[in-house]
Amino acid sequence: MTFLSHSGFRVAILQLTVTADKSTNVAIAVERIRMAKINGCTLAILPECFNAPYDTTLFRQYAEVIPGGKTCNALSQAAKLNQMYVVGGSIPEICDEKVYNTCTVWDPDGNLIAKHRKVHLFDVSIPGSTCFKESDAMSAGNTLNTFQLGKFKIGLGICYDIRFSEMAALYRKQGCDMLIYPGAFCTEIGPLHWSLLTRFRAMENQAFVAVASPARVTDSSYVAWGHSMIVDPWGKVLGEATEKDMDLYRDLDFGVRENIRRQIPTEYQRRTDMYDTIDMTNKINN
Ligand SMILES: O=C(O)CCC(=O)C(=O)O
Repeated sequence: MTFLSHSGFRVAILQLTVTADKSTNVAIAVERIRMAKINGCTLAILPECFNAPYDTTLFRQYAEVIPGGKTCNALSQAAKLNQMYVVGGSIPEICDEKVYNTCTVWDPDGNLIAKHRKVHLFDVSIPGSTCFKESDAMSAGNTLNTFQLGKFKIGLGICYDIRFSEMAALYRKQGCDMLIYPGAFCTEIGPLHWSLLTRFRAMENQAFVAVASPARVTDSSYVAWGHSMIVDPWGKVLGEATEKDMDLYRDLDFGVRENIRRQIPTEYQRRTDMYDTIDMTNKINN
């Protein structure tokens, strides 16, 4: 039975292994969604770039239209068949000759209810460590996006988006109860920043935060950190994967969020007269 009540639901974070074969990746995702259903989950979350290697030279080759591509069709069907919400990690999307890193969200009827194109592209240059220029192959999205799961509002970001607290703050202002970031941090930066950022976004916004990574494949061109996790509004880690191929199932009780917002009411204590620079007019698609 699926756990969805007034106070919460069970979430699955699917830390699957991404191969070079798109059909295999999609088939794995579909099977893991089925398993999540069997385990009573209402929402399944896939990792960033779950149907293709995370490689700037390959994004265009793997890209699909949204909706209508093979991956979207499979996710829509899986959501409907299992009567679940599915956050489809991200896939390379092609639109008007441009390629985007895009997350899709499917409801239990198989409808596309939200779409988020990564807003902040991962362009970094750390000598002796990580050099990556996502903007060589991808274009950035220009909207923030939320969806409704029952009475809960959920904000979407993708990987590098998690570094930008302003974006999460806009979601908080919109009343989001949870933030979801499919992501793929690397093994150099991941150990120091992944968990810290996830816990911080949860704590500062008093919201649940889920991050979903691919499993680590040591001989791939980009080696993902893994360690998918789910954190509660206190910043408490409810579950964390290792680097291996595995899934997390956790019950989320949103009463926890109501309590912390009452007990530490920072939302109403902000001195926006002094420092609010965020204008949210027309920035968010609901
Ligand atoms: O922010 C980071 O360190 C990693 C970001 C990343 O891997 C991505 O945006 O895909």
